[in-house]
Amino acid sequence: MTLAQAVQEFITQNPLASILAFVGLVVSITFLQWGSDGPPSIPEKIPFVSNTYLVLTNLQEMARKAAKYFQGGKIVKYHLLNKTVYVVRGQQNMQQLLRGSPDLGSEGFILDVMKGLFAMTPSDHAKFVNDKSGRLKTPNPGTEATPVRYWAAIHYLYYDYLTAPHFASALATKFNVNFSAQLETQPLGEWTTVRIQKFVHTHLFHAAVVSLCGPRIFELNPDFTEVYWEFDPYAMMLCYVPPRWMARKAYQTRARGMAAVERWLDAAWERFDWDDKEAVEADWEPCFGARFNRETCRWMKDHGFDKQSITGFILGVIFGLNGNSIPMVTWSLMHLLQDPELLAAAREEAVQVYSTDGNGSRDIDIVKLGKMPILQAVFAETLRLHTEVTIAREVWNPVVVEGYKIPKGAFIHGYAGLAHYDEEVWGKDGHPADEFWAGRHLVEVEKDGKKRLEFSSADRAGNYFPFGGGTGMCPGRHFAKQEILQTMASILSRFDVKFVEWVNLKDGTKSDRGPLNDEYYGAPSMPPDRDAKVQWKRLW
Ligand code: HEM
Repeated sequence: MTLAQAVQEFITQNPLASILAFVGLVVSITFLQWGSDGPPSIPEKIPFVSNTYLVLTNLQEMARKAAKYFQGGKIVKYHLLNKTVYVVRGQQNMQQLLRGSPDLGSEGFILDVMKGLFAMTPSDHAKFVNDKSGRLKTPNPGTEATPVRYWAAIHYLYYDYLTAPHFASALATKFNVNFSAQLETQPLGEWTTVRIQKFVHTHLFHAAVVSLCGPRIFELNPDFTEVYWEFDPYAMMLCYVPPRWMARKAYQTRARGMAAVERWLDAAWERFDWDDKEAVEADWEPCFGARFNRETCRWMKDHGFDKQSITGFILGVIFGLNGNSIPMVTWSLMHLLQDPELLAAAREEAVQVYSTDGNGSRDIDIVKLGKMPILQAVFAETLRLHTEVTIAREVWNPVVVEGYKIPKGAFIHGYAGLAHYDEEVWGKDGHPADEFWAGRHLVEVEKDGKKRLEFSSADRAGNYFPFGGGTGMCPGRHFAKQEILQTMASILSRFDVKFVEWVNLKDGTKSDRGPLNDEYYGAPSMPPDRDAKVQWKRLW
């Protein structure tokens, strides 16, 4: 029996003793590095456990808890597993974190994501641990001789095939075709009753996944939609690599998700013809789907990555794609349905972005859509209120923040839950920061004697970061914006919609209240904890 097997057997037979042993270990490790100096601490009922548990299960509550202990300052500290975390707030501190610095690394958190979410094998994980050359084209000073620059390679795969305008638009165009086909499953000219969140979980999910991975993932896994939504609530928790006893369901659902993706990956390798030049150069083809997937899988295979690591990586990207955009689409539709005036203004814009060719076929103008002020304001306000993002940086060299020396190895965190709800920044014209008000992102301008509204993103630096920031900023952000705007525009222009009532997620029964952020979800996007029952009629 190996040592690992012996430990596993002991844990299975003595779960309570194992928990106590683990807590004791964390306490000892942390005491060794914890001095009495420094900023105020966030207290906890069970030392070294309660705050960690709160971060894993309800990050927004952790942000609210942190807010109580700043004692008028802008920095507090606590323990997250065996790490010391300094939470900062305020525009200047956030700008410093987002801008990045040679003393702060964003790779530490991503290494955990690779381990916990992507289930990367230890030897593949070590490739990133050992590469100190950074993500950018120019290697960090002193690392010029690094033989393979894994961080930079992944960064530029993201940048070249996901973020770059050509590929973001190619994905958006594919999504438009796929989502239109999904909308056409709804009867034409007939009133029907649907639940918004349930609808997007099925139909938008299908359209987005086919755009990224091709249709075969559903053919090989007819239950892929259910498998994914069982895994989705645990994905963020896995990014913190919780011990298995704390997060059994998270690891089980990840295993099911990976098994489904592995079937797809095997079929893609088997069927794709690498000698077919046209397919190799295509923005999209049915085996791997989007070029981003094809290039990433090929690069990982060529660099000796295990199939498990490639599978986990693709499952992680599927989470990036859906775990964030789908809740944001749901919330934006819900907010529109609650405000008839805003709904009418948004619908007016939505109708304008479609043109007909005379044969009755309609085409969306993606560029025009991206400039519509009301739809953009709804998008921006939805992301402000419903994303809980942590900007996490590892301290590589001691830094001074708010007069405190932060030691090497500690982490500095900034929470959107503090910045996006800051009353001083966002409270305006009788609209408190916690209220949905699209007007926050609109300004009235006068041109040629005519007044009109324009979208404004002023005053955002350090106060608004739904997509994170710096070199690690979300590579899917341009596609995400197009996907969310397109979904709003296509539903508003193609359907007459009437809100019926709020319902409970589990059984669709009437709820006695409207939706709130499901804070237990993890992050970055928090879905609504209720659904909206609506009646709608497809017009075309
Ligand atoms: C409203 C929708 C979205 C939100 C709010 C969002 C937010 C985020 C945030 C906060 C991060 C971490 C950034 C950081 O560490 O500073 C991230 C990373 C990431 N996102 Fe998004 N995202 C969205 C949509 C998407 C879409 C549509 C895709 C894929 C097509 C995507 C793919 C990714 C990937 C692959 C990463 C990891 C990047 C890395 O490892 O460096 N996201 N996203």
